[in-house]
Amino acid sequence: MAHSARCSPSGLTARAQRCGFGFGGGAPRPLLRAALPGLQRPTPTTAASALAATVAAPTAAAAAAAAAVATVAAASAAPAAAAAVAPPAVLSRVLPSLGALPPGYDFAVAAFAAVGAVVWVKLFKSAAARGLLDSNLCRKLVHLTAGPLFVLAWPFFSSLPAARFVAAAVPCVNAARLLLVGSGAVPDPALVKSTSRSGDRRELLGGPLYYVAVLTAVTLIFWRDSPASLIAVAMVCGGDGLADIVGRRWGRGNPLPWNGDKSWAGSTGFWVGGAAMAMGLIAVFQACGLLAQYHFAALAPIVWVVCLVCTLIESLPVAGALDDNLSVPLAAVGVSLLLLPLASAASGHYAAAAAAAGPAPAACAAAAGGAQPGAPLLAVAKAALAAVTG
Ligand SMILES: C/C(=C\COP(=O)(O)O)CCC[C@H](C)CCC[C@H](C)CCCC(C)C
Ligand SMILES: Nc1ccn([C@@H]2O[C@H](COP(=O)(O)OP(=O)(O)O)[C@@H](O)[C@H]2O)c(=O)n1
Repeated sequence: MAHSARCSPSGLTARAQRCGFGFGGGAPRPLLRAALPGLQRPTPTTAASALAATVAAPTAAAAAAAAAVATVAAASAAPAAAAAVAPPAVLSRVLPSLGALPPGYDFAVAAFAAVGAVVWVKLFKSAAARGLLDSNLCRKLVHLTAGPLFVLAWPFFSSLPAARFVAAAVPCVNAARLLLVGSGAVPDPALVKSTSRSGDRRELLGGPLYYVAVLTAVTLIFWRDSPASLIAVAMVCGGDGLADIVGRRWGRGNPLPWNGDKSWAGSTGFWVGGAAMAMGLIAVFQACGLLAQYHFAALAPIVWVVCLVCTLIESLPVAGALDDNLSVPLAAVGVSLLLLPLASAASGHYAAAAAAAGPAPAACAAAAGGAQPGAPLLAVAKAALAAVTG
């Protein structure tokens, strides 16, 4: 009984809900008040002003974007005031006694991420400006790390429906910076040096702007409800980022037959880097109680297939027609949406197999994929066959 409750889909959902990702929540627990006696419930608008002030400091561009955050604050004020917010799973695990969260909580998390983004890019800016790192390597390291770091902040946001809009303000602030610096309205030579190939500020309006636009779109559309967001971010950041780093270093002498500018080494870097980052992000999210409706072993083969398609797309000689910061995430989302129903079906299969396997908790994990070699592929193949034959 206890075993099937842990392994069945409903058991997983219940676990996720216990972890704080079920919607709704209880009244603030006395323990929270006891732990934080001076805690004032900030209104969303004051929290937004705090975010605006923090974000506005580094550049004038951020001020404009912070105004957008204030608008989100006003829009989310009503639901935030009405609902007690369950703490995010990641905090519930560390602080099991934590009760409902104050309404301004999401703005504080977004402010933290926005400041983190400025500091992170600044680190690479100064490394490039001092000549400590080659500016192309700096650009690719920013490319490789900014997206996954942003996504790793998602589990810290609350379960409120408005949380995704508050989170999306972080890449929006960066989009505003890129627009202002790229158009020449605000001079920032160090940002240009760390994010462009040639040192031409107008480049910021291409690849880097698409990059933050993709982060904004996946936050708003998929958020942490679908692995599609994590897979798309991993392809753009881990895949494309590593293809460049690996390809430039080890790609001479092994060009792709259909594109002499790219190499087998770079494309292998894309495939392995993208898939490894996607699976790493999914594993972290699942450890936080998110995406609990999917079994990890059912997602893994899908990640490799999506990554293979994206590797092929990235390798095509169409650079002038469509920037790979757009073509790659579009392909990742499209193929993920096609294949994720198979992962759902295979996850159900794992849960049923685990429920039938017996009460020992260890058997739960074993039956769920660890014990039988090839079980994940078999489950996905069965689900694909069932989908095709109806
Ligand atoms: C250099 C970048 C893209 C270039 O693409 P490509 O032309 O080489 O294909 C990426 C630019 C990133 C941007 C300036 C900063 C993005 C920050 C992100 C939205 C948030 C990070 C938050 C975290 C907590 C550090
Ligand atoms: N599949 C790939 C991708 C990139 N690369 C190497 O990385 C360099 C930059 O790749 P890219 O033009 O796709 O760069 P971005 O547009 O992603 O910034 C190429 O000139 C190749 O040297 C590779 O060898 N193989």
